[in-house]
Amino acid sequence: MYKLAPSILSADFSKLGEEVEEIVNAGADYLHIDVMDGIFVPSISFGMPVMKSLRKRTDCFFDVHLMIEEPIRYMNEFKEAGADGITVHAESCKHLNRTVQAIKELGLKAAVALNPATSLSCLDYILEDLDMVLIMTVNPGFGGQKLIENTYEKVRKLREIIDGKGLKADIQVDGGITLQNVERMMDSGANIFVAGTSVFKGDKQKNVKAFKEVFANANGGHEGR
Ligand SMILES: O=C(CO)[C@H](O)[C@H](O)COP(=O)(O)O
Ligand SMILES: [Fe+2]
Repeated sequence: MYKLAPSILSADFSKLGEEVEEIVNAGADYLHIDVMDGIFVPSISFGMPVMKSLRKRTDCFFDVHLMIEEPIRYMNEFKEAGADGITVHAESCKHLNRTVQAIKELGLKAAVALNPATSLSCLDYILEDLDMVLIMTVNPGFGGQKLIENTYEKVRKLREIIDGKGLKADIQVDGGITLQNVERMMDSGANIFVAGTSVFKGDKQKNVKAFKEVFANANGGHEGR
């Protein structure tokens, strides 16, 4: 099934609660929550207190993308703040297996993200344990960037690997996803689409519905876990 995960990084933080309710009511499947520490990525975004406040406004799936060094230090805190799924970067974990197991032990969905220049071979000894792989289609750190062309091929290769092994892991793409390129990414094998700018710029409800219509008009999509 294809899913839309609007990234709240592009929301108006002065009225975050209302904006979140608006996109959830319009049909957003996940809320994509980008946490940045200013070390792993240049920018600093927000953390647990913001998530806790939002948790009071919606029961939508919290898809938490951690762009922080050694995220294993904060797994319990993110669960308590309302995370349903946690994505950690392969590049930010000294002990990736331990970190993924810590997420799973908390009963949360576990995902690993790869930066654009990180090889798929980093997944060799962890893929079987994952609910989702996040392929970064821009360099992490900021919203509003242009999708990097060679990521279509990367997604295609990953889809072949996942299907070839008979696994059910979802493939999420994040960065520069628009109504113009989403179908090509669907054809490449991705099934969960993060969209920040292309949801929050302009009419949010209309944008969410437009993505959902593209999904509904496509046949099937990956079944997912
Ligand atoms: O992880 C991210 C940045 O590191 C964001 O999720 C991503 O950039 C979404 O924003 P946009 O759709 O505007 O590119
Ligand atoms: Fe993200």
